[in-house]
Amino acid sequence: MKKLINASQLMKSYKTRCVVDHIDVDINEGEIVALVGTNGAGKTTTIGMLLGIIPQDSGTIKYWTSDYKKEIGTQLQTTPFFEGYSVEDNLKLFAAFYGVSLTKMLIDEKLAAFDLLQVKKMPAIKLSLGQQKRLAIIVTTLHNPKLVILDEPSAGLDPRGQREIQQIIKRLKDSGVAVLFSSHDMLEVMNVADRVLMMHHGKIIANGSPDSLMEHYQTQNLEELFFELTM
Ligand SMILES: Nc1ncnc2c1ncn2[C@@H]1O[C@H](COP(=O)(O)OP(=O)(O)OP(=O)(O)O)[C@@H](O)[C@H]1O
Repeated sequence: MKKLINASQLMKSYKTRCVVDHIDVDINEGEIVALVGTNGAGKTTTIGMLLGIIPQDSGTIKYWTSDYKKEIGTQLQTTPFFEGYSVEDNLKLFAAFYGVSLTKMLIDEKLAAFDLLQVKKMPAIKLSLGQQKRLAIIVTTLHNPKLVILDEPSAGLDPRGQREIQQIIKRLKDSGVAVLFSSHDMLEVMNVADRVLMMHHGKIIANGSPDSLMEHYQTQNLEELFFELTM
């Protein structure tokens, strides 16, 4: 399998506190990887380093392409939509930012696929949280990236909103896009992820498919595994 990201011995400290402690992270083409862990485990910092936003103190990150910043789609915990602009106009502005031309038809197609066509003319910042999260994911995919990185994409959503995000992640995979997402919801991770990276105190404490991890640690589900490994 082709590796999109191959990060080795990544380390980050703030002052004297090591928050990411010499971790290895691989992302393969077309796979869905869930980054899970306790609050403060270092997930967002890890994502920031993989995106080139946070410089690592040591370690190396190899990407499949030299132009990786253009080829990765990102949705961080909050997406800053342009205030006063409609959903449609926000998409046009982000597309212009990415250098992508969006026809009216394509905008409608994308909005329809994410169940947002009916709010096309609404100011983006007035959308419900679930709608904003879906719009944010459209933004991440405007430039047809090979890898999408989502930081807690379903946080704060009701079960239906969560399920919609899970379906979107699966659809991205079906279209050949690899996804790295962080989550605190172990059921969601079970439903969606091909592989789980579990972090605790800056270290990766488990790495494998949900089934292989549950078998290895003899647990019934991922939540049980999480409690066992993060005690
Ligand atoms: N800029 C910063 N300066 C100092 N400490 C920081 C900074 N950014 C993060 N940290 C600390 O690094 C640790 C890891 O933070 P990080 O946000 O990566 O964790 P996380 O796993 O994403 O947590 P959560 O699940 O709560 O979002 C935390 O203790 C946090 O307080």
